[in-house]
Amino acid sequence: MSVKQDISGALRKIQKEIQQLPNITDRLNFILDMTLTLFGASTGSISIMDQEEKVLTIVAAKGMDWEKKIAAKLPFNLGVTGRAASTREITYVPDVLLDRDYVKLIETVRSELAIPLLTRDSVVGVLNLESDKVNFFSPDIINQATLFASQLTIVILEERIAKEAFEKSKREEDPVEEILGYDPSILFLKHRIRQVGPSDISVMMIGEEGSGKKLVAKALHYISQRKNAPFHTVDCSGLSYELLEAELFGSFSGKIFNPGKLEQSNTGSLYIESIGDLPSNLQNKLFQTLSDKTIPNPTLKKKDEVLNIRIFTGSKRDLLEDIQKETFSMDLYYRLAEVPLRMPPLRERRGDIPLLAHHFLYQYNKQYGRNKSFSTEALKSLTGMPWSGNVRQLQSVIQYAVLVPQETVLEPYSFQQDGKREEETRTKVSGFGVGTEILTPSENLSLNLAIEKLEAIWIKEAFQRASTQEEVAKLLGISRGSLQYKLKNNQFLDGFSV
Ligand SMILES: Nc1ncnc2c1ncn2[C@@H]1O[C@H](COP(=O)(O)OP(=O)(O)OP(=O)(O)O)[C@@H](O)[C@H]1O
Repeated sequence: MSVKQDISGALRKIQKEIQQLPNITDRLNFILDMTLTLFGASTGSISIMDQEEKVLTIVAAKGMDWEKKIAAKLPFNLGVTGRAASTREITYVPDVLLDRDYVKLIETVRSELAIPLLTRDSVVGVLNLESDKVNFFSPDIINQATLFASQLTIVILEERIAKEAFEKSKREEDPVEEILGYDPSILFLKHRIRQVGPSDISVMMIGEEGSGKKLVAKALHYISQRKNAPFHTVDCSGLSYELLEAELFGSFSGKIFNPGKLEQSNTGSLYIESIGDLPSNLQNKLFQTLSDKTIPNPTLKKKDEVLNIRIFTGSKRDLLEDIQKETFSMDLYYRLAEVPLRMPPLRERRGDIPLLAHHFLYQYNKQYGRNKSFSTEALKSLTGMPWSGNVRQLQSVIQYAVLVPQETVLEPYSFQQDGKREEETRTKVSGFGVGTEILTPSENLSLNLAIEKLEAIWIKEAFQRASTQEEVAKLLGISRGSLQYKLKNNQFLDGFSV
């Protein structure tokens, strides 16, 4: 039997069978299964277009480890799927390894076909077919698949499948899907969050500044039973002993007791940032409070004192070293890190940068009423930057580029926060405005020295633009504690007063 005959047979079967399937997820999976079998594809997906937000939501997928969670979002013009949607044209990538725009979702995929599901004046979604073989889709299969897709669009529209799938994905907004990225390290992280999220286990996130530790803590809280109870945060960096003690355990003003964050988070979760900066005495006090399960509030009656709290913590460094140096309590560590989670730095998952950049672009365009976009060069330059401040730094660079420069199509120089233009930046690297002073190696070739120098220039510049340490830290994409550390220890900031 030819594929042509199979197509009409498959479409008839789809139309008939989906009537029997009351559940939208089953209907979509049935359609996808039939389609993959028909064209011999090993994996694939169906995405539906959100006209308002200009993102594609994957509503059915086969072959991804995260296929249970299908509401992943792709920006309208990102990757092969996005290209098919934004150009309204069939996009075929015979060898994904040779395609620079390719967003890798499945390790085994070698060739991919994306067919837009079109009406006369809109894009309903995209059908993706993938194969684990290079150049799998012949011109004949592509023609047949295109014909099939046009018929499928009609079925999807008639059966209100697109609308229902879209509404379902909206209803099911999932805190874990706020964590964007398709790098295997992020997919693994999300998998772990889904595994441990619903339990009461304590989780310690270890990763550089701005790498998403707090975002993960929130996801863990919001997929747990505690989601309707409070979620609070305490940052141990840059707070004096007394303030930190009051913040965590509460304090008296006169005769009135102000509950601390531990009590405020009772029945919910508390995220403690920079836990490695917690002074020793407070480490012991925290361990005791958590072991005793007593609310630290002397004004409470005995029976009301039970502390029912889940703790998440964040640390930039691995505290096992601090335990060895005896600056961090081993008991507390094992109480807080029942599950340790490592956050990958952005530079180790560069493939995710276009996705994140588009996400922030969309967000800030909406917030500031702009309609900016990236040139190909701009995206390329973003992908190549060092990102020592990780996702937070990327976010603030895009916020600046949306808000400040005039150009609607952002170019590499648009990310320069010193207002200088392209001609002036040719001698500089990565659109980051690095002065030639740094780029020209002096006699001393120490990389650490060069980095320290660069940090000093950046910090001084940030203090020109913002007045408080908090704002400066935000501009630099680092925490306040980290800024204070650099101010104290960077030799090129000696004598620099803020
Ligand atoms: N994978 C991601 N997807 C989307 N947004 C992200 C991701 N990772 C981080 N962000 C965003 O980047 C910003 C910084 O993240 P977050 O505050 O969670 O980092 P952090 O590791 O806790 O930082 P720090 O240690 O400096 O306090 C936030 O706005 C967060 O929403």
